[in-house]
Amino acid sequence: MTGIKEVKFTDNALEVQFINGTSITYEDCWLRDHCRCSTCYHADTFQRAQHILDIPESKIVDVNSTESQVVLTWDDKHQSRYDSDFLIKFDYNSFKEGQRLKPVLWHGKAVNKKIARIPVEAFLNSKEGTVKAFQSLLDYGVVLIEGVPPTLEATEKVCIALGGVQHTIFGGMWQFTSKAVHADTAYTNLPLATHNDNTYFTEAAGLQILHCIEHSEGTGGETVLVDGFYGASRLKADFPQDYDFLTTFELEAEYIEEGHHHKYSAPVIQIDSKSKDVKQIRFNVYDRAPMAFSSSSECRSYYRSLKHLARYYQDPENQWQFKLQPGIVMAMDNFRVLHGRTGFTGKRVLCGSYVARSDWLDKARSLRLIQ
Ligand SMILES: C[N+](C)(C)CCCC[C@H](N)C(=O)O
Ligand SMILES: O=C(O)CCC(=O)C(=O)O
Ligand SMILES: [Fe+2]
Repeated sequence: MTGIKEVKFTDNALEVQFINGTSITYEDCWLRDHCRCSTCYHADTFQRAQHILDIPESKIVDVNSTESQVVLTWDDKHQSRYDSDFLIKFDYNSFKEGQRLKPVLWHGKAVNKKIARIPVEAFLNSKEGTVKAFQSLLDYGVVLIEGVPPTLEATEKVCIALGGVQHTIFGGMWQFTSKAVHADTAYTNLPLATHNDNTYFTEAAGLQILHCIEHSEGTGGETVLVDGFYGASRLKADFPQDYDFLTTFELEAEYIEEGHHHKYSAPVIQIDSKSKDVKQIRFNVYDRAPMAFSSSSECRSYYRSLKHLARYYQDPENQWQFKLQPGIVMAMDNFRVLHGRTGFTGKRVLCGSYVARSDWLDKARSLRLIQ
């Protein structure tokens, strides 16, 4: 906690110098909007109490400050108090920095020793277990919950604790084999190259949770994971022009089956406009929709940049391949980590669900792992 050293007030702004050397200028419109008195703010609901059009356009007429707070008097006689701990939060650079997620990029099977593997009891019933699971999702985009009975019901408990089951055209909790109940290669025994799910939804699933509850009389069916952010970082370094293309060009994806036609266009690599950090990867070579291009150069860029990116995702050196066993529930960040599987024989049954990104980040934020 740092206190206030000095306060200067100009015509329409307040400059606060803090003891730790930070200096922040607050505009009067911001200060009036952030008044925390009971007329302006509902402290019990953490909501503003006034419509933006009802906040008076007022001027500061008097300033009083101590080390721990600033008291302002406005030209309509309203008084506002601000604690120094509140004010210091709005230093732009530290504010933005605090909001950045800090994924730890990985490539290859060594990540297998980094990610958390948490006994289901610890995950469901202890704060320490829950924190470890979400921290692993934030850092590596993968977590394994172990010792889960190989049933849909036991898997559902894990999905709920990870943020809640997200309903889509595939259902809420799903259980699937190689029998095609949906028009999609996931419901076959064919190999699937690493991809993100739901590139054709306006909002792709946040997490995908998979539990292989049975694989009898057969081989193959190994899971393949690759860090989409790592591939994007390599593309940026090796082929900056392709990186620029994939962060701006809106690629169309679609999903078609009887009674459904989902379609969405978005860049394959989505970046945060301020930090330039990668926010999301939407990479699925199968679900690309046929497209028309504005020029031959745009068409050629599409193929060149996608192939360059795909090479990192297909490189076995970058992938982690393993066999999911009954009892192990895998959750991965579908905005970041790509998943695939090798072809298989025999009876292979998977269950799991999606979790919306908003819902798992809500859990992580409530645990104070992110801001
Ligand atoms: C079986 N399960 C519901 C998990 C997935 C089905 C969705 C597969 C689709 N091709 C995609 O990549 O989004
Ligand atoms: O069969 C698997 O392991 C995963 C299939 C898949 O890509 C999916 O269900 O989204
Ligand atoms: Fe998938």
